[in-house]
This record gives sequence, structure tokens and C-alpha cells, in this order.
Amino acid sequence: MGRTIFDKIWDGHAIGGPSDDADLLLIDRILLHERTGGVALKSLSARDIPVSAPDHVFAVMDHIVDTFPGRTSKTLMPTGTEFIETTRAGAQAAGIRLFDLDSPDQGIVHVMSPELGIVLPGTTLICPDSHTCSQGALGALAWGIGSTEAEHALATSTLKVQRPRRMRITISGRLGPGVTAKDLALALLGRFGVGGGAGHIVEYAGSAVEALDIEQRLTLCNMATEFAAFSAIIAPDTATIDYLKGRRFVPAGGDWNRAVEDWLALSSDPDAEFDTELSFDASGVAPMVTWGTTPQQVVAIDGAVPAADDAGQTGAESRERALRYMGLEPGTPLESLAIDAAFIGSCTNSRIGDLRRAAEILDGRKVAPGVKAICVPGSSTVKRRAEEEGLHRIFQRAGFEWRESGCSMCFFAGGESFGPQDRVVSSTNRNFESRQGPGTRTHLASPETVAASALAGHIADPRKLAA
Ligand SMILES: CC(C)[C@H](C(=O)O)[C@@H](O)C(=O)O
Ligand code: SF4
Repeated sequence: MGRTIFDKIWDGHAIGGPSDDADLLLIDRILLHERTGGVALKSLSARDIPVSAPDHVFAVMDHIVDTFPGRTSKTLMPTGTEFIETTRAGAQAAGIRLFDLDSPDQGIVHVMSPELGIVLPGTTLICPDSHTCSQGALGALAWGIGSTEAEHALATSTLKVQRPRRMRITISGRLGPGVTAKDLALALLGRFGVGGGAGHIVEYAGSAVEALDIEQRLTLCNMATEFAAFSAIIAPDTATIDYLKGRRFVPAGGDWNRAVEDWLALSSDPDAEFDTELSFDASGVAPMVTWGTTPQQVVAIDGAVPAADDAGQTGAESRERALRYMGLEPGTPLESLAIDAAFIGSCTNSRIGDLRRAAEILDGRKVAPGVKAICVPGSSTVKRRAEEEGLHRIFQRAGFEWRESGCSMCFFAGGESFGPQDRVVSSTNRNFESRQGPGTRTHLASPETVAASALAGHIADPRKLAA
């Protein structure tokens, strides 16, 4: 029987071969950030356990650091400095490469890793962070782990893992103009629910996926954790090779040619069997906006807040609670909702392409009075590149704050936040209660929708502003 791309990578990394139970996998790359990684390093060093392959470990400051211009290690979050200093000391003691606050390569871990070519097709990559699944977009087996698992992997370069089941989601058709991978990810969550991928590694395939550029594939795979999946993966193709070519940590010379050959051969066999197969047509997808407090509580932008008994796959109690928390009445058209803030950032949507597309909408226009609008580039490299292209001027002239890179207000860790009851249209991936600040109301959407909404002062369809 044929094997899936997942099977090929897994079996190739299972020490002693695959078994019926959990397998011991060889781990090629470990990424750490200051929120969870420093703790793991500290715990190992307290027990005098060395990191087994420091060259294969990469640490970065992204989660807790402030994103104000002129930031330092002293953070708005009261205990933030401690996390930063612990990570710095731990990385130095273990001989691990650290992309610190002053590094030109600093950025959100899932943005800077592909950018530097740390994640490669066919490799295993882990990070104590749930959105590590993003990086499966490059054809790697990349998944989020806990801090204890990180300690084990750091000490041994291996990890014992229960083999997930295999799911393929074949997405046919093509996304329409002004509709993005973010809308696709939200539409999938709306259709299949936040538990839809539980226990599975999801392979995204089909014409709509093949048509996505690598940044959009990263966005699609990013939200596999919202789908409760073990991770997501997309078979490498020529777009993957073109994206990786020349990046800092990819193989060079003859090794590159050999690697390309291997990578292009890495796909699911035609007769491979999946435990679950789903299909979806991308052509009808509209820009999507969440109305509730889970990513599956989502409707097309020209839709209305659903009635409590018609509000997707969550239970009635949770729907009513969501409506209350979000301050919404059933039947209200999404586009009539006035907003207090607009946020472009996060590992889902803060790459150069996201910023370019948002800037196209903002160019020559102004953010509506009273709307706090913030753009946080996903990495210092994205920020630099955007500035070279003059995008920062477009954002600033429109009335957006232009920040340093980091997770920032994607998640409230005790530092930066929006205000209570603020209605925020956000290019992030989670809309849980208080995710972006205590009491903040988050509506997830694409960067284009965030930009259009910031200009209108209410949720707005970017397609109406295009051209
Ligand atoms: C802090 C970290 C562990 C967390 C995660 O794993 O997802 C964060 O990145 C998030 O998005 O909530
Ligand atoms: S940007 Fe948000 S979702 Fe992504 S890693 Fe940071 S906190 Fe998590």
C-alpha cells in the first residue's frame, strides 16, 4: 500500500522503526521562544543536563517583548524581563543560537524560521508553541509540544510521540479575488468545526492549495491547531523550492541539488490511504469574519450574526455566552458593526505579502476617526523589507502605528493589550475571551478585511475597496 508524505517522514525518523504504540522520533530542529523555551533550558541546566545538539536549536525573543519603537528588555509585562533574561542566559550557557531583541533576524518564531530556511521539507521540527503547525507549509513534519517534551528533546534530540491518524483535505477550485488563505482557513473551521482535525495530521492538497504561494500556505497551516489537529502538511513543489533557495540555513552547492531532488520526490503516493478524507470547494469562499469566541463561530462578511439556535456547531449555552461577551444581537449584519481597533500582526498574517496587500487598500486613505490601528510586522526582516518598499509610510499616513516585530497583542500575556469591550478586527488566529486583553472583543479576519475595516470604522468588505 502507498504511503502518505506524513508516513514517509515519520517512518524515516522513527528510531528502531515504527511500532503500534508511541514511536521514538529523531528530531531535526528545535525552536524555542522566551515564553516557554527559557523555562525548559533553565530546568535542564539546574539538573546539569547538556543540550545534545545545540547547532540544531534556535531560540528567539517574540512572545513577551514589547513592540513599541525603542523597546528594551524591560517589558510592560511585570515579569516579562525575567522570561527574557532566563532565555538569554539559558541559550548562552547551552551554546544555542539566539535571535535576541537586537538581532536583525528577530521575529515571531513561525515567521523567522521559514524566512531563514530553518524549516526544511522532510525534516522533523518542534517548538513549545501550538502554532508550530504553520511550518508544515514547507513540507516538514512540524508540531507544537509542551515544555517538558522540549526538555526531553533538547537533551536527547528525540521525542516519543503517539502516531496521529492521517487526514487529507482536498481543496478544489480557486480562491476568488480579494479572498485569501485566512478566509479559507476560517471557512474550513466554520464548516468542519474546531474539533474537526482532532487526532489527525492534516495534509492539505488540491488545486486551491497548489495555487497558494508559500506565505499563504503558512497561513493555512497556521490554523491547523485551531482545528485541533496534530499538525498540517503540504507536499513540497517548485514554489517551495523557489521560496527556500538561497536562505541562510538551507543546504548549499551539491547538497542543495541533492536536497531538491529528494524534496520534489516527497509526496503522498497515488494509492496512499488516509484515515479520513474531506473535500472542500474554494471557489465559493468569501472574506470571512468571526462573530463569536471560537474560530468556528464565523460567517461570510456579507452575513449577519446568527441567531443563538443557528450559530454553527457550538452548543446553545456557549453561543449565548459568545453573543453576550461580544455584545452582539442576532441578526445584526457584520458590516454594520462599528469597531474600536484594527490589528495586523501575528504568525498567521504579518508576512511581507500580507503587509503589501493591506497597504494596497490603505494607500492614500485614512483610518476612520477613533479607530486605533496597529501594524506589527511578523519579523524584523519583514519590517526592514516593508520599509525598503515604503510600505511603512503608507501605513503611517493612513493612521496606523508601525511597531517592532513580536507576538504583541495577538495574545495578552500581561503586557500590551486592547481595552475592555474594545471591538477589534484582527488578523490573528484566536478570538477567545480576553485573548487580546481583558474583556477585548476580537473578530478574526484577513489583513485585507482588517485594513478595509480600519478605514470604514466598521467591519468592511475589502473587495469593495479594491481597484
Ligand atoms: C505562549 C504559547 C505557549 C502559546 C501557544 O502555544 O500557542 C502562544 O503562542 C499562543 O498563541 O497562545
Ligand atoms: S503570534 Fe500569536 S499565535 Fe503566533 S506564536 Fe505569537 S502568540 Fe502564538
